[in-house]
Amino acid sequence: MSHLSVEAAFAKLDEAIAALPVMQLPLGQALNRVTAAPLAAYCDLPPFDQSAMDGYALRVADATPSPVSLPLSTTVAAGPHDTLPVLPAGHACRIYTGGLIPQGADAVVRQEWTARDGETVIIQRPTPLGQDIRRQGEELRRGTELIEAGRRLNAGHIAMLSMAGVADAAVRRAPRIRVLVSGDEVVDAGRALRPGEVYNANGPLIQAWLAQAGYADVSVAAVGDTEQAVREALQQAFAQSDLVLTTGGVSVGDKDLIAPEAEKLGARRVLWKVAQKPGKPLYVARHGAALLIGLPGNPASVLVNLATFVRRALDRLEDVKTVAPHLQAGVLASPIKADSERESWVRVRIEVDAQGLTRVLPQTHQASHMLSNLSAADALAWVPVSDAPIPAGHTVRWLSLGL
Ligand SMILES: Nc1nc2c(c(=O)[nH]1)N[C@H]1C(S)=C(S)[C@@H](COP(=O)(O)OP(=O)(O)OC[C@H]3O[C@@H](n4cnc5c(N)ncnc54)[C@H](O)[C@@H]3O)O[C@H]1N2
Ligand code: MOO
Repeated sequence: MSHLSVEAAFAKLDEAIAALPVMQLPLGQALNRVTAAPLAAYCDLPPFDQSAMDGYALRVADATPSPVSLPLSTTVAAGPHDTLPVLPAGHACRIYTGGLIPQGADAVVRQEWTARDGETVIIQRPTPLGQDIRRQGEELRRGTELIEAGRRLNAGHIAMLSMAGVADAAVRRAPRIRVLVSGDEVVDAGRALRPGEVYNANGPLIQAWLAQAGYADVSVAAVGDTEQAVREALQQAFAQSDLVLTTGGVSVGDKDLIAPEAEKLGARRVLWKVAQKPGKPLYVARHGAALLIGLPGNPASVLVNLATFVRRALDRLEDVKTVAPHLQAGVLASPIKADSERESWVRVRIEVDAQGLTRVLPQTHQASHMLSNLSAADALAWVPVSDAPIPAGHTVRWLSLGL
């Protein structure tokens, strides 16, 4: 069998991809982008000694032994100070959560452990040194690395970096993506089908999948099954984008025009045909700086190749440190039919049972022209080539569909 194994095809894909240029972005625009350099804290965290409670700042020596009454001096609310507050000896100072600890204070007593008598406060319990003070730099120091290069920024990262005063980040430029949906039989939902037509699944699938994955510079167009239409659409896409995704037209029929037209335009083939099911006639080529991934037209083939090859290509373009696919392990809840020549991607649902065991539940309707099991499936089991089915109870590897 001459088709590439999935691993061998990943390796060829990797070799063909150069990382995109680096740019500086305000952190607020960097969600889902990939860091191109480590990012370090701009300030200590906490940035100053601060109160962890609403209560009273005092000197422990003044509050020992307890109970003791202390006269109140100024109030310290959370907020900026032009001059640093000072706690006079023998006094307590009203303070709120996040308030700057006044000079001289070495503990905070929470309100619940005190009583008020006009302008004095009664401290009812013994106060340990440093109680309820969040110390400057106790979490981390200015200059501490918060995140390495090659990480895709999520909401948590954005929060963590913002808190440490990081205003912008060096990231890989987001890829510009053009999607060409080929096939004269494909029409958009919204009108009745004529004999021989099917509704467009691949265009909406790719568009929604890319949006969900955080790619905004995406355009989707239909292209007819003529040499000229395919060539013109490819030529324009190569000139305008970093990644061109096509669907359909990569098999062996006379109307399968993607590879021949791309190569007439000077594209250099990276790979064609992977021993996987579905998604076998996957075609990858390079044209100048643009990468073309020709996805086989069957909708399940598009789905699988998005979660595997496209996901990995995007990670490589953006120089992600740990590239997809991210495989996990789980126990098969029912047998899976393997293929004797191709590795299979089987749509499954992942459940964690009461004992904490990850169970992998294969779904029905697995053929490559079917998608209706996506109401239940959320992952793909990666099934090795085998003449025999994989029995229930076996551990299999799976990856999230990213939906
Ligand atoms: N003689 C052979 N025929 C086929 C082979 C083969 O090895 N030898 N491989 C089969 C496999 S596997 C696949 S996958 C398909 C892939 O073919 P293409 O990439 O050329 O895709 P098309 O023929 O254009 O379409 C396949 C199928 O998918 C439907 N389709 C296409 N686009 C859409 C869309 N946007 N939305 C919904 N459905 C779509 C199309 O109508 C076809 O039914 O080739 C096999 N044939
Ligand atoms: O590769 Mo095809 O997607 O098996 O139907």
